[in-house]
Amino acid sequence: MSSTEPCMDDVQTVCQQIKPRQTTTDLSSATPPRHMASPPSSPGQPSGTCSEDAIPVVDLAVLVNGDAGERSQAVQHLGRACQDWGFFMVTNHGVPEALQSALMDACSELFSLPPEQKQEHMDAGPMDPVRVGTGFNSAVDGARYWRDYVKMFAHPELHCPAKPDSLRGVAAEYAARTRGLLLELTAAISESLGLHVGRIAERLDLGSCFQILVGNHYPPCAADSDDDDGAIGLPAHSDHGLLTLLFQNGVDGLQVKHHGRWLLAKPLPGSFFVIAGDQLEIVSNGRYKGVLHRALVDRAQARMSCVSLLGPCLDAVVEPGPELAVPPLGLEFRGVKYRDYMEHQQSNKLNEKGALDLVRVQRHIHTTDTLCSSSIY
Ligand SMILES: O=C(O)CCC(=O)C(=O)O
Ligand SMILES: [Fe+2]
Repeated sequence: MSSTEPCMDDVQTVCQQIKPRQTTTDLSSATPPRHMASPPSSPGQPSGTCSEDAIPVVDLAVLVNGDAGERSQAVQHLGRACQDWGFFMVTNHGVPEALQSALMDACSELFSLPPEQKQEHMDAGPMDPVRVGTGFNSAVDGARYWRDYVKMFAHPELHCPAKPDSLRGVAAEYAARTRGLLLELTAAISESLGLHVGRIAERLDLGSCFQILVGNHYPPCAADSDDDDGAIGLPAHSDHGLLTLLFQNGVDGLQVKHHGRWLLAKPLPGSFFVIAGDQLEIVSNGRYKGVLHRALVDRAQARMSCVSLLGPCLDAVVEPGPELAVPPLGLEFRGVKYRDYMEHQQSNKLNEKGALDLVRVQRHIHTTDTLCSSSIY
């Protein structure tokens, strides 16, 4: 980021500059429908239910330790959650709450450091292993979004800002714990597709998986805007990876698009949100969708979220398994190297599912716009 580009300390200033909204569709004052999770399952019952208006809940303890019958029901439930929502909560996941708090505290401390202590990472590009910035990609979107972030590549190798001192140890442990959890979910998702438990891991070379940790900070913003995106922390997008795990600081703001409506996600205590990403949509041949989601900014309180995203090996060419082809349509996506996909999505303005559309097989429409011709297989 050059010195003329916005930095995190400009966020409040930019927020104060937003003009009053003229329209009646005032995003920041609109109250989206609130959606609670379905009630947690009682012992011995399959994990959660999946009704029209309740975010599905997946009990990891049943997936990992349940007997064959319980596990099989939990796998089916997980499959329906991926198919109907692309979004669910996971409970009994075993990641200590103290570790989650320690990560959030370390990220919070980083955001409060004086700019000179973060400068080195504020010049970073989308494929640099540590990146600190404002908005989504200030090179293409300026400081339009009320978000500060820190992104750290966590696997195959952990990269981390030197300050605060506590960050490296906490990030290493959090990355390892959440990677294990995400790999368990991936195995169960593989089964839910009728594939061998290790099939997705094998296709995406998850032994060398990519993982990134992201800390998001959304300063409060009470101002309205005449731009629909004005009071948004992150605009509508799907994630570039396979699965994203997210927890927040008790301030709501994450919305998911479900059956054409934006729903505010309210977590069950102690749960994580899990967001299906574009690579899951590709590898499942479109059976499971990378869900559109966005982050709203609270008018009075700072919101924070911590993300752990699991992706394929950066050098894996991701394409749908041939066993998931549905005649006569066949495969819905062309193969794409994950590194190229991620670089494309991170280097451009966030445009809903625009990156995925570039690798979708066009059946009737011809387009000359491709992700990067050399990366399509
Ligand atoms: O902060 C949130 O709730 C959403 C964050 C998010 O979607 C992301 O980091 O990709
Ligand atoms: Fe996201």
